[in-house]
Amino acid sequence: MSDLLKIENLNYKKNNKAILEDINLNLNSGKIIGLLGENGAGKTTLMRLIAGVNSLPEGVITVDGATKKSEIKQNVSLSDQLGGFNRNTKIGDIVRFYQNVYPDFSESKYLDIAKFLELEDDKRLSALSTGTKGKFIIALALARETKLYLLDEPLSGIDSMSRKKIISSIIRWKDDDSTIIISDHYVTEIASLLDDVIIIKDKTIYQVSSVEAIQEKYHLGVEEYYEQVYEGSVSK
Ligand SMILES: Nc1ncnc2c1ncn2[C@@H]1O[C@H](COP(=O)(O)OP(=O)(O)OP(=O)(O)O)[C@@H](O)[C@H]1O
Repeated sequence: MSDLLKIENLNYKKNNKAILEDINLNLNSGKIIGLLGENGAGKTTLMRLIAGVNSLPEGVITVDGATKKSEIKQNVSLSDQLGGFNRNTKIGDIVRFYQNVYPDFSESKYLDIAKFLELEDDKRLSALSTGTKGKFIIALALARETKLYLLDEPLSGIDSMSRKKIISSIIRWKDDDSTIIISDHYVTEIASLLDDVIIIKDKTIYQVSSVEAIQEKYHLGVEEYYEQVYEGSVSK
């Protein structure tokens, strides 16, 4: 285990409104970490900042020793909602785009995941159901061979069968020394995956804890604990 992600004194505003304040974080490699917070808490914003998609006006983010946005971008795999692609694009063409843009994209890994998730190369984006699109997004993100994966709501709007398949693929294709940060409102479903959780509340990181420590200290599952944090009925 080594330091993989370090965030120091991050503050982020949008249209003069504070979105994230005084964010400090240190993560080791080799874990699956849940990023939890209510709607609008700033989870997507934080992921986009870590991945170098959004510019960072204040603070320092270091990923595996890199601090430059361009370097970080090449080393972090952020799940992409594919909004930048034309709806008529075939998924095989999007795979080729990923191969060209990301040197760490593994075609063989993609093909294995795509087979497991039953994705068909000649389908167009517009023809994909929400569940199939969700699976495709996960296959693209996991097919990169990198140390940090950021999966933003991978289960959102997806039926329970497809959610199970997506969760299985995360477990199956995670390398031992890579780290996955996963945000989702299906906390109970992802809870069994998680080593640690990061809870965002009131624009900042309220707590970083192992799931084990939460169970030992509060005798609660992750979802119950997280809900009680938001209700103000437990304290750290
Ligand atoms: N383009 C934007 N312009 C202004 N404010 C924005 C913009 N995008 C996000 N925000 C605000 O930033 C805050 C954090 O949003 P963000 O999407 O990061 O939260 P989230 O935790 O991912 O929420 P959700 O769980 O609903 O996806 C919210 O208050 C949102 O209204």
